[in-house]
Amino acid sequence: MGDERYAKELDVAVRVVHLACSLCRRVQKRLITNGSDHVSSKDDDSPVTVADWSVQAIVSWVLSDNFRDQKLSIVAEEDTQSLSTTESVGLLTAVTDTVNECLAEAPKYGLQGPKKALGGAQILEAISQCNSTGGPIGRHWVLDPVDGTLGFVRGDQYAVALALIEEGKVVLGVLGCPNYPMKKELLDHHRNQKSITTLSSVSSETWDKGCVMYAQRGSGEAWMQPLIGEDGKFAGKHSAHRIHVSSIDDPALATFCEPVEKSNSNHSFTAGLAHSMGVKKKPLRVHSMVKYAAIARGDAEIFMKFARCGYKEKIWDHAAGVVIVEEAGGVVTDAGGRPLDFSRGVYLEGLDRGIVVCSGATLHEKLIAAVYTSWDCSNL
Ligand SMILES: Nc1ncnc2c1ncn2[C@@H]1O[C@H](COP(=O)(O)OS(=O)(=O)O)[C@@H](OP(=O)(O)O)[C@H]1O
Ligand SMILES: [Mg+2]
Ligand SMILES: [Mg+2]
Ligand SMILES: [Mg+2]
Repeated sequence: MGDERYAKELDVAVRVVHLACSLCRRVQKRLITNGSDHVSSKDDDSPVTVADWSVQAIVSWVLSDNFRDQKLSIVAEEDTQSLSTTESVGLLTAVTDTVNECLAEAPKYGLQGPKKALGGAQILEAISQCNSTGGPIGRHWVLDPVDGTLGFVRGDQYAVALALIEEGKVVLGVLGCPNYPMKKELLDHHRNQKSITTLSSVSSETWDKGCVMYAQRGSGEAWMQPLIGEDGKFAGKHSAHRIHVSSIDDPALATFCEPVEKSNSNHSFTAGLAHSMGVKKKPLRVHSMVKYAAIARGDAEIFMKFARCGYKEKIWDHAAGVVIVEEAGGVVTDAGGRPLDFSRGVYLEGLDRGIVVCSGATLHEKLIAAVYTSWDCSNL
């Protein structure tokens, strides 16, 4: 990748995201087979699972272990409030077991695990260590342990997203997409399945190959590696393929993706935009930052998210995806055409209306023009 400045950071980040993906796959399989135990609701009614806390704990632990000489700042989604009550002992035990089971596999990914299994208090400490609020100065790791938790509990798409911000700019992004197969054709196959319980009919090779994507700012390169299966070997860089955005710039041929839930993005507004710029295909509604992955890899050309007025987008929902799409050749801005600002703390402060992601400048200009002519705040 040329610039070696972040070589160790990128290497550790890619490995820990692979490790996190293996954890998530295991928990998702259990969740789907055993029913929905250990899915909790947060204050905003959004779901949180054993996987969200466990991934946050392992990423925090592995980063601390590998960068012992630094005072780490980690901005991440989850906190320990609902894990620390007396009623949540069972939940904390489930997280502890999941974390230890996963860290025991760390050497397979070229990472060191702890000398002895972590206890509940250490796990709570690892999770709550990720309480930074970011900002314009210095280095901040940014983690969404499970993005698209709703997709995760439904047995559908989700992502593990880790990024590094330095002086307010995203410099590294790693996106693990355990259910997003290496080949586009397999996605349609997966989408036709009701849930992973029905996947026994699919050969394990096709399903097992989820992927991890990554990019370093300024390299002009974005990469994708296959996830390894239960008994596979981690091949790291040797298994990486370059990825590029699509070359389609005719809206009539373009695919646009957006969140599944109407409550997360205004579907009728985006349908109007798509129509006015000449998009003909039906939207591809997918949970999580897999939407960024789809653009970076050339499986779709446009991603739009217009949350309701007053909702503030969080940096962990976008940081990793933005740098990967940009280095793969795409364009990411707010609806006014300005770059997203990762320097102002936990939220994308100053975001103009919504987020638009395109595979190239031609589609982006058309989309921004469509927003300009269609905007009516009462829509949102
Ligand atoms: N009201 C509202 N509006 C907009 N966005 C919201 C809202 N509530 C939550 N979120 C954030 O959306 C993240 C999930 O986005 P998705 O694109 O996966 O949504 S969807 O499930 O496909 O509808 C989700 O990320 P995770 O919590 O990591 O799953 C949230 O950070
Ligand atoms: Mg998220
Ligand atoms: Mg999340
Ligand atoms: Mg969440």
